[in-house]
Amino acid sequence: MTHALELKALRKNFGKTEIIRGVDLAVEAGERVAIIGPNGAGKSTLFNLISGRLEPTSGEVLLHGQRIDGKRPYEINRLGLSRSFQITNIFPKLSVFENLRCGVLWSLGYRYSFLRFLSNLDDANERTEELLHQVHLEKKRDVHAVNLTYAEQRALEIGVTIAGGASVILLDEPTAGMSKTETAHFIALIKQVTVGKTLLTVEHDMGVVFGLADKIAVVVYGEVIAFDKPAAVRANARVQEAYLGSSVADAQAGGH
Ligand SMILES: Nc1ncnc2c1ncn2[C@@H]1O[C@H](COP(=O)(O)OP(=O)(O)OP(=O)(O)O)[C@@H](O)[C@H]1O
Repeated sequence: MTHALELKALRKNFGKTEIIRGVDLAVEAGERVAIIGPNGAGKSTLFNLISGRLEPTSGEVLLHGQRIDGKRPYEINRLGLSRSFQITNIFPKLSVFENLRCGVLWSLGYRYSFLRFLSNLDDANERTEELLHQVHLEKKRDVHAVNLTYAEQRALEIGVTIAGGASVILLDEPTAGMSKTETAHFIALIKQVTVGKTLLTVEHDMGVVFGLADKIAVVVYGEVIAFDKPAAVRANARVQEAYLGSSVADAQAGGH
């Protein structure tokens, strides 16, 4: 079976320090996976290796069975993997609509010749309207991104991330900095917009992890020590011992 995303014996050294120490992970199409682990465990480095920001020292990254390690981030994006870069990928002085349309046009631009690209502008506008609706920003359509609330900016960022129709989405701490209510709405939004897609998040908030993830990958000291459904990860003695104990128990007790 071909997985949506697969990491094989992945390693990354910075100088003489081994940061990712042989990671194997196979994510099925349509799964939502949260990557958790203590500070400095290597979660961001893994994301950087998957999205092409960093090249692995050894090992493989496969997207729908195709090797992508060593490719440039934009090439990986074109192959169907899109990563949010938090608010930095939003143009502050463009409106919400224009921001979303940029994402759509960019994806059309590479798929079609220039003439075809022009003839597809109507399609792009239609797709942008659809995105506006998906991220619940219709009422903010003409507002400059800089004037949105923080939570709205994060919603816009998700819209831009999914604009190109990528099938694998990487989100880095999508609810960081949000209030509890905003977080709850945002988890619902992420679930809606990623239906049928494969989602990977790096996440610290256990409430978000248990609310969002079908599976959890626990990274400790550059290795995946558990990859399983939330209930199984909660019960995993190695995870409890290595890292999570109290956080998982708290999240469970709190009903998150
Ligand atoms: N470019 C780099 N050069 C050298 N060391 C690095 C580099 N990037 C990350 N590291 C080191 O690799 C280790 C893992 O960092 P990483 O940011 O991947 O961890 P993390 O699990 O995402 O942590 P956090 O939860 O705090 O964001 C850390 O010790 C960090 O200092």
